[in-house]
Amino acid sequence: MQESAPLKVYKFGGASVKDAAAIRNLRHIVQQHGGHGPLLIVVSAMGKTTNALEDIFRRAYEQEEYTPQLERLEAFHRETARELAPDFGSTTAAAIEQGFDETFSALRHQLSTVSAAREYDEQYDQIVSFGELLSSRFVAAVLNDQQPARWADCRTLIRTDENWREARVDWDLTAEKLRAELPPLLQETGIVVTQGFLGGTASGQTTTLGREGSDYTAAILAYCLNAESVTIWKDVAGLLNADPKFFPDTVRYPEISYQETIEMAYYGASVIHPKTIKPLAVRRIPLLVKSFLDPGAEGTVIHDCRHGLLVPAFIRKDGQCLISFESKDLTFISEENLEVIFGALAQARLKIHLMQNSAISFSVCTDFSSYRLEKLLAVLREQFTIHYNTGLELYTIKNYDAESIQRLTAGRELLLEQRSRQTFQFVCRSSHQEAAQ
Ligand SMILES: Nc1ncnc2c1ncn2[C@@H]1O[C@H](COP(=O)(O)OP(=O)(O)O)[C@@H](O)[C@H]1O
Ligand SMILES: N[C@@H](CC(=O)OP(=O)(O)O)C(=O)O
Repeated sequence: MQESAPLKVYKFGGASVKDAAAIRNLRHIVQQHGGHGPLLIVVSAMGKTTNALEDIFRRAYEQEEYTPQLERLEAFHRETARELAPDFGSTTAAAIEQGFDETFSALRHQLSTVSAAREYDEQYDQIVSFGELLSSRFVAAVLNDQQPARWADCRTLIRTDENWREARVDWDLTAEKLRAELPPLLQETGIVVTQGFLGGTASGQTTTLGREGSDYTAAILAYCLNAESVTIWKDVAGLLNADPKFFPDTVRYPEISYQETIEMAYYGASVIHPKTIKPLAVRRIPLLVKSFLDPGAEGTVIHDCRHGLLVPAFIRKDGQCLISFESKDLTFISEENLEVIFGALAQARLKIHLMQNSAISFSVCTDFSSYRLEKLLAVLREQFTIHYNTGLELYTIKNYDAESIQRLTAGRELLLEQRSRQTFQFVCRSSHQEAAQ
């Protein structure tokens, strides 16, 4: 391998490492499509491990029993390794077992230190990060069985601030560390496996970059190391005009611009983490979305390109909450009121997805989190009368036309709607749940 050979970054998400068959398939993709140049592999936690760790952490924090949940998670990892064991030599099987022994022991210790007296979000990061530590060591050992592959600890490479659960990257320090430490590793082995989703602070604490943030990790690494391309391996044929889990008859975009993609991700197309695109666009690094179920298929190329008007894209965000603020003395909602409301939303870390104001009322649509909503109410309750509805969905149609609006709104009660030249959005009750206060 030449030192100057262009670097490729591959990102494998939870679905692509969800069980033994998926991990075998990952190994096949790396062998068949990884090429001969250096390859940096970013791995997410296996399957729904992050959700399981969130639950275990919440239980630990609330001093509830979490042992059965932890045992299930450990059994799932070890069982997957056992299913793969016939593929390996005994050294690899032992390396995987040792990896699980060490990491589960560290997780148990970390859980024993959880305390309701300390900040929730900071402790969350220390626990929930274990999913990627487990999967990345596992995948590195599996790959290393066939061809040399090294494991790298992203917590020491991606430097962030202490904005727990949504840490902000220190780009200069991160680039400095990555450029110093990764090329020698890649030169030694050709393949390096690291964790998505994780970073680390100056004092050595673990941070996370936001749920589903492993795509973003791939972009950070590619940006700092000037990679040739990033490929994210998904369970879909590429970037589609809607989530096939909720919409029939989806259309794949063979190519699409960074700008269109950034907007789709911003509105909630969960196939790509919204922060992924900017670093790649700045360096003009193409992002390939490919199917791990059909790795030879074309997929989607996201790059600097021009295209005509695209077919309407449908984006659905569930778990939404509509919060309305009214001034208590029937005065108009003023800039001063808005400043207070925005400040409190930022403090509670509730992101606004849609907002609308009328004379005496101001409404925002945000993700629902009872913990964050409580924080918001505590600050604003005195000054405003606040109503909120939970169990809502936010729909966005990009590049809408009359037919696409009709198709999506038919039979739904719209609680709020808004349209701009290219985008139509509305909030409605979810078909599953309903609540109002
Ligand atoms: N516009 C879209 N195009 C393709 N997939 C989408 C789109 N919007 C949402 N999805 C969903 O994104 C999923 C893949 O993303 P994700 O679950 O985050 O993958 P992973 O966690 O494995 O990286 C698909 O299974 C699909 O249901
Ligand atoms: N495991 C983390 C990070 C991530 O990006 O996962 P995935 O690539 O499976 O969406 C999460 O579930 O949030």
